[in-house]
Amino acid sequence: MASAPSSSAEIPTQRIDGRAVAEAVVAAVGAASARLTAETGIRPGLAVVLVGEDPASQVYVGAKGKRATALGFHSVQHTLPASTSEIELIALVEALNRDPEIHGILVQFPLPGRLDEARARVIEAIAPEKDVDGLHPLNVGRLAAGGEAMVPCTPAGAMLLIRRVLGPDLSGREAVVVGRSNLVGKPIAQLLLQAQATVTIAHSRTADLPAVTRRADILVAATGRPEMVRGDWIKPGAVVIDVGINRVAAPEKGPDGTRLCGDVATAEATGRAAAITPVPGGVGPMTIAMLMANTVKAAYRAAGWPAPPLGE
Ligand SMILES: Nc1nc2c(c(=O)[nH]1)N[C@@H](CN(C=O)c1ccc(C(=O)N[C@@H](CCC(=O)O)C(=O)O)cc1)CN2
Repeated sequence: MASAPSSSAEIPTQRIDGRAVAEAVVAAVGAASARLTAETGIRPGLAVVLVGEDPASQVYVGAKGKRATALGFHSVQHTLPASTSEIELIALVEALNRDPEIHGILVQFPLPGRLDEARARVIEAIAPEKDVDGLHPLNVGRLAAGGEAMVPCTPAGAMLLIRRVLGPDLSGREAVVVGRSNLVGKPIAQLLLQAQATVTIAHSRTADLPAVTRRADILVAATGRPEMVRGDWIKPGAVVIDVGINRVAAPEKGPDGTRLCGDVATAEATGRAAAITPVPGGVGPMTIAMLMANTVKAAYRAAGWPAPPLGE
């Protein structure tokens, strides 16, 4: 294992191209899907449920449907008003559980207002074998126990990017995950552990966070706080995975101008990290690619076939 440089000399920083890796995953998904359909007549089916009118969620859900359709999936979108009750949402999920043409169900987050408090009950209503978000407690438990689980899309995609840079065996590497969400922080910590890394989960209450992140050979930032991780929080030579997608004001683009940025101050990290995922174009595109991969895997299992390896 190459040891990280200890001096403060400029390090050439590789930008990890998430769009290119996502395209490779989608190509493998397309081939696996075509094989299943040719031999069994089964088309992978994905249902995405959007509640309310959050503009970013509308974009993401639209992109998921477009990808699924382009891959020849049976793709359905259910758009419900923000006033939808927990009972109505769970009734829809249960109907999708019973639908044999649907292999994957995803309820887009965040849910609006009070409904967000019902998030855990909504997730638990999804049949575990159709839970392509990997958030049902059965999948969470299987992932923690090292069994065959549906893995949440963003962490699964981020791990693929890490493997592209460092290979599959992270023995001897120290990984620090900043953020402890069920969607990203906790599952990526499990995946890093499975790959033999030594893992710390840090968060807003961690004492001296910069000192903790400076230990990381692999630093995953999933804080939801724009550019929170500064350049001097990064160990020289580290691989930095920026999971944040934040829209911030960009007055240089005019009075209403905005831009996307991650949870890492990329300009400061450049010349210090060995590799970093850009925002946009890093982890984000992997999220939708891995959703397609999870849907095909679910369809294979429903057909009684073993799930194919897709980019892993
Ligand atoms: N049920 C879920 N809800 C949400 C998830 C999820 O995995 N499951 N993740 C996020 C949103 N998300 C997918 O749902 C998502 C976020 C970002 C991207 C992406 O490709 N981002 C681009 C930039 C896009 C832009 O211009 O805004 C990038 O980073 O290059 C895809 C999917 C929250 N909700």
